[in-house]
Amino acid sequence: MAATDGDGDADGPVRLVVTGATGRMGEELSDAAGDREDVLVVAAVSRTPGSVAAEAAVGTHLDAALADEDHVDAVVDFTAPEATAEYAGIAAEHGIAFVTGTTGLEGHDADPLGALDAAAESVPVLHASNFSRGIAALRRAIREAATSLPGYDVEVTETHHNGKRDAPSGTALTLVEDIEAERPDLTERQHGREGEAPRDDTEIGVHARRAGDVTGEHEVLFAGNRETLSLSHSAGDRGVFAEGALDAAAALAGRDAGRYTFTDLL
Ligand SMILES: NC(=O)C1=CN([C@@H]2O[C@H](COP(=O)(O)OP(=O)(O)OC[C@H]3O[C@@H](n4cnc5c(N)ncnc54)[C@H](OP(=O)(O)O)[C@@H]3O)[C@@H](O)[C@H]2O)C=CC1
Ligand SMILES: O=C(O)C1=N[C@H](C(=O)O)C[C@H](O)C1
Repeated sequence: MAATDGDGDADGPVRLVVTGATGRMGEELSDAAGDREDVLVVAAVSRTPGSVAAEAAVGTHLDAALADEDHVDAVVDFTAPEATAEYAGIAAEHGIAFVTGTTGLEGHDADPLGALDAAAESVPVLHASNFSRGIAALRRAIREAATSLPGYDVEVTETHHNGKRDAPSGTALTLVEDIEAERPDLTERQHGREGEAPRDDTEIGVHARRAGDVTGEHEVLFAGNRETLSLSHSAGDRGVFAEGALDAAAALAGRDAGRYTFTDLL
């Protein structure tokens, strides 16, 4: 069923379908939505339903879930690149806004970035590699530092739990893009170092660590010859991502078709 112009006000809560519902983020989204008045998870989709922590319909197919519900305002997706590519197309076919936090989209065989662009021709689409407000602030600080410290070496390091599939993290790649936009002299991404590997002036170092249950940490180090500046963010739990994604979904529903960023809606 097509989306309403739901905005969480006069018509009641913004009605959401969550994909990847049995995943770490899917469960977090349902928990966070349960504590809010402005959003309601009406259906939870996962290819292996298991025990979904939502007072919602549970199914294995997004297409069927969208057809079954009276109305849906947005799909919120935290899955995997191939699933995101498929789900973006299904949301667009149903005329429903699509919010995704899935990372590892760049260069994937399923062309999820192309699928998001195609969906955005008919519905509002928002992809963010990180839905925490702290990372949004870090991005602003990093751009300022990158312009203020010309010629400084830059190294980006991220740490995540041992269940993460993609490396480096989507957030780390976003931070690298932000730095590259301010520092066109940094043309090489150096992913780790091994053996004889002297540093080149054109490098941004990018380092990924995987350990235990770390939710997500990002650090950007700017180093000159006599000083260093380190800017970092640590997520305490996945609730910060879930709250940001729900805020984004509530703000995106009812907007014109097109691509949106998290910062557009903050
Ligand atoms: N933007 C942000 O703020 C954040 C982004 N993320 C990103 O979100 C994504 C999910 O993270 P997380 O919840 O930790 O991952 P999990 O592995 O815990 O969950 C992934 C979910 O997606 C489902 N899934 C995986 N592959 C497919 C597929 N091919 N078709 C359908 N469903 C599929 C899984 O189902 P099944 O159980 O059957 O495998 C599971 O329900 C990652 O890309 C991660 O980097 C994570 C946190 C914050
Ligand atoms: O997989 C995760 O957990 C996270 N993924 C995102 C990323 O790749 O940047 C965001 C966050 O750091 C947690």
